[in-house]
Amino acid sequence: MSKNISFIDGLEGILKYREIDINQLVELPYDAVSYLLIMGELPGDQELADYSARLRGEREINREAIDVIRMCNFNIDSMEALRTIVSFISQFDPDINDNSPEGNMRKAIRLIAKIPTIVAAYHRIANGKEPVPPDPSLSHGANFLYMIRGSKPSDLEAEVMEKDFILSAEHELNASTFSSRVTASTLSDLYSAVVSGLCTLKGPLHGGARAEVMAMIDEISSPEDAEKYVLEKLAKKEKIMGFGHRVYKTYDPRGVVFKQLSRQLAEAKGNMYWYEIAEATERTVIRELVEKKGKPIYPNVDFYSGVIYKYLDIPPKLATSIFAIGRVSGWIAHCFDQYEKKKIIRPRAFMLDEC
Ligand SMILES: CC(=O)SCCNC(=O)CCNC(=O)[C@H](O)C(C)(C)COP(=O)(O)OP(=O)(O)OC[C@H]1O[C@@H](n2cnc3c(N)ncnc32)[C@H](O)[C@@H]1OP(=O)(O)O
Ligand SMILES: O=C([O-])CC(=O)C(=O)O
Repeated sequence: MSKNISFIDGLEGILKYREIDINQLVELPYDAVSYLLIMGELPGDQELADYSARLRGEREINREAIDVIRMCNFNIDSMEALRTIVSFISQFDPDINDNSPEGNMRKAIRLIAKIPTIVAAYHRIANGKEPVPPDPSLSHGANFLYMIRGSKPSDLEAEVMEKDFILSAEHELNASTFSSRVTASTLSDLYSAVVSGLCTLKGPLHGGARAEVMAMIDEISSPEDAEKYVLEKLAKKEKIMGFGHRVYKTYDPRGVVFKQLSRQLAEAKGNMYWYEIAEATERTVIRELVEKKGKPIYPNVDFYSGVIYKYLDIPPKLATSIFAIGRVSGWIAHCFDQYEKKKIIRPRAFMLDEC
């Protein structure tokens, strides 16, 4: 079963969740894709309505969580707060020690529903504002932007946010999913498994690259400077963030969709600047690494998504946490699969040589 949660063809640039191509899945609501990952098949209309209603009904976080957020250090990345608050709220979950499939499903719904609220509340409080309560009439993506801003996003912005969550949701045995699975394999609870995933996603070689991409776009500052920036980095043997992948040896199919979406947003906002910086960066990396050196280093999922966050007015400090909003459904799908196996993951040390 675990093999089927997603499928990657790294040479052809194909990604499927539960055998459905991501180019089809981006046309669905995030809730439907989350259901697909966790339950193994797409929901019917009634199943989707019920699943969405359950998620929307669990979006709020308790007063105690808001109080702890107020005590966080807002000068650092929001991931420090997110992993702390997810761990903190686990104590209030009545099913924390119920490892039955039903108890785990109730925890899954709460985790998927509450993580966006935690991130948005953190952002509001960090900026001296009061948290905005979730709006159950809005989709996962629209509601998140609404909680961040206090006003409803445009249809295009809401659609892009929803697609971002879908494209970030699952990627086979990536580092953070592996972490979550290892924790679940000990039959520890789902919150602990998700905290493991969060801690691993944070690193700049993994989900943390998105924030680095945003910083890089700012540092480059004009499309004309992109070439110089890339050449200098490569001369110093430094990596260009948002490029390269352990599995893809061609274009990452999510990067292709993100590029189109970032262009759409740029055009709608009448500001091509960041998009053009990104394109000039991509052109130089492809020329220097792919064409001249024959290295398969293409934009990955973090590159144009970072550009999109700039157009959505999202600060870099939030980028990895937003990745986690999407990825939590994938982590949970893998944890459920691991719980069914009832088998501890315990590789031998020599296997590290192959990583
Ligand atoms: C959601 C995600 O996790 S997607 C990945 C997000 N991470 C990033 O964007 C960070 C930048 N990219 C990287 O660090 C890597 O490409 C990884 C971690 C994603 C994949 O790592 P690996 O498969 O282990 O590749 P590795 O780091 O060994 O690189 C292989 C070669 O390509 C080069 N390379 C890989 N990525 C890059 C890059 N982004 N910029 C420049 N060169 C690169 C390496 O320098 C190395 O060259 P060498 O063989 O001459 O020494
Ligand atoms: O699969 C990986 O190694 C990295 C990852 O999470 C992704 O690309 O979404």
